[in-house]
Parts: sequence; C-alpha cells; structure tokens
Amino acid sequence: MATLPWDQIQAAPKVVLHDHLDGGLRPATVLELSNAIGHDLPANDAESLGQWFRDSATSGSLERYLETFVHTIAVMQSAENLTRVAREFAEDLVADGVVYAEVRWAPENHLQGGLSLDAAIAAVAAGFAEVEAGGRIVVRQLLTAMRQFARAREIAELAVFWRDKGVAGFDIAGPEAGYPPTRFLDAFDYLAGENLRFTIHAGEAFGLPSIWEAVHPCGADRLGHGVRIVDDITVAADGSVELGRLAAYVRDRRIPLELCPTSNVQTGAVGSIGEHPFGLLASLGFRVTINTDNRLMSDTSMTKESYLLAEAFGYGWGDLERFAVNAMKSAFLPYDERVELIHRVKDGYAALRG
Ligand SMILES: O=c1[nH]cnc2c1ncn2[C@@H]1O[C@H](CO)[C@@H](O)[C@H]1O
Ligand SMILES: [Zn+2]
Repeated sequence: MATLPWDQIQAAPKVVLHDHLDGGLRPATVLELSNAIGHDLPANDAESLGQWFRDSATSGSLERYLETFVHTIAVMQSAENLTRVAREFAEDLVADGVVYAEVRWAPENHLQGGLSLDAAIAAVAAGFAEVEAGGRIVVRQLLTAMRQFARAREIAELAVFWRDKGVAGFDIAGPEAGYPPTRFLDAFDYLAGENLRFTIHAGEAFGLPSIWEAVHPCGADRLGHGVRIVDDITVAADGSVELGRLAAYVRDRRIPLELCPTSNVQTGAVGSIGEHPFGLLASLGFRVTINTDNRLMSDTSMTKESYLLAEAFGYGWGDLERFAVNAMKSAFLPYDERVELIHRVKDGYAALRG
C-alpha cells in the first residue's frame, strides 16, 4: 500500500497529548530572544541552531538529550517571552493540523528572571488564549514537576488552582533512572483527593518497575512514553504473542500510552522507527497515541510522526483516525468537550476519505 501523502496528513485533524513547551520553540525565536538577553548559543543562524538541537539530542541517552533544554529555558524567563513562545507554539500546532493539544512544561524552571509560579502560568495561558480565540484549536497546559527536584506537591496544588483556567492536568518529567515516581506520592495522593488527572513519564529510559510504580502506587491516568511495556510482551518465533501481567493490566485498563517515536530513537530507547513497538502495541489493541515530545529537539511535527509511522507500518486513514480518536478519548478535558472534539476529528477523516 502506498504511504499516505504528507499534505493530506497535515490537513487531517490531529491530537497531541505529549508535547513540551520548552521543547518546541522556533530556532529563529531562540536566536532572537537569546541575542536580546545576551545568552550564548552554540550556533548563530537559525538553520545551524536547529541542526545543533537535533544532533545534540540524538545522543542515545535521556540525560544528554535533556541537557539541550538549557538554551530554550534560558529565553523563557519573562512573562513577555513566555507568552510569545506559547503563542508561536500554538500557531505552529495549528499549521500542523492539530485540533487539540495538551502542552506540558515545568513552571519551576522559569523563575530565574524573578517571575512567580503563578505569573509564569498566567503568561503561558495568555499566549495559548490568543491562538485559541481563532477557533481552530483547543490548547490546555499540563503542569510538570521535575523528578530530580522536590516541588511536586506545590506544582500539583497550582494545577488544581488553575484547573478550568487553561490547565487540564499534571505530569512529572526529567531523568527517570534514580528518580522513581513514588518520591512524589504525596502529590499524587493530593491530586486524587482533588479529582485531577495526571500523567507520568515512565517506561522511557527505565523499564517495567517504573511503569508499575506509575500505574499502581502513583495511580497515573496515562503513561508518558510507556514504550518499555514491550519488555512484558513475548513474541514467539511462530508469531504468537504472550502478555505478562503488567502489560495485560495496562491493556485491560485501557491506560493510554503517549508514544513519541522519534524522541525514543534519539534517546536510544528504540533502534529505529521501523523497530518501534508502536506497531506491535497498536496491533495488540493497546490504547496508543502519536506524539511529538519535543518538536525542536526532534525536528518533528505531528504530521512527520504520523507520516513516519504510516510509512513504517503501512497505516491508512482508518488507522490514523483511530490513533487520533484514542488520543481524544484519553484527553484530560471534560467529557462533553471531548465528545465534541471526537466528532470534529471523525468528520475531518470522513471528509479526507471523500
Ligand atoms: O522525553 C522526556 N523525558 C523526560 N523528561 C523530558 C522529556 N522531554 C522533556 N523533558 C523534560 O521536561 C521538562 C519540562 O518540559 C523539560 O525541561 C525537560 O527537562
Ligand atoms: Zn516528554
């Protein structure tokens, strides 16, 4: 079967649940804002800078991948810059055909210029609201706490305070090995008490124990990546498949997997797109979703991730529609708003099929 055409994939309504604000700046904006504040960059023109991010992030290690974020976080320390970055981020999503996005970022990384946590969140909300007013996209924030620091409870409280005002949930991110999510049980218990949903980066750089902790003691509603759940799946030589108890639990509970193919190849979690467990997990009926993780570091977009997966696994419109509907079903948006967007997605694919 021929691969779906790029421009039609771009036009198709797409949903992204895992996309970092500080991982999706335009190279030209990083340059301009760095020049204005005197921050030194490893390259002096937009093209070389974009290339530097991509090359540096392709390190085979999550820790080294994360080092590149110093240059984006450096220019996101004022309300004005945060609003601009958020606005451009949402504009780029619209151009990419995204109709619903949950955008995560860690407010605690944006206080070096004297902003309060609240002021930083308000600045991002303002940028998204400007683009949402155009009526082509719905964008919500997920507030992330960094696993190597100790502010998760405070950030969780902010997520609850800002719910219904642009924030839809909570996340933890950062280096996975050595920082188990159970360090933040008080934050997760608090969120459960407040009935606010959350996702946890787990099963990316570390395997099954990390996923088990995220799902059980922590109670994550979704898994950020979760790709290593394949470690609990055995495919025999004759093609028969056996699921371990944890993999079966994740599938039975319909726990959404926020899969980010290109990012996984860069950090060494997966060898290549063709070898990505996305294909196996999708065929076994896991609730898989397509995500970008960091569009700048991975030089990617929802169109590109979808195109690459379609090329690798022979997906057609019905598959891409299913992945988008999976994502919309898994969104931390209230049910009625979610249903409306599911209809919008389905209508979009119906129109594409003609
Ligand atoms: O794939 C990832 N795994 C773990 N942490 C990540 C990933 N991508 C980005 N961040 C971390 O999340 C912070 C807030 O957006 C970023 O600053 C980065 O450190
Ligand atoms: Zn991520």
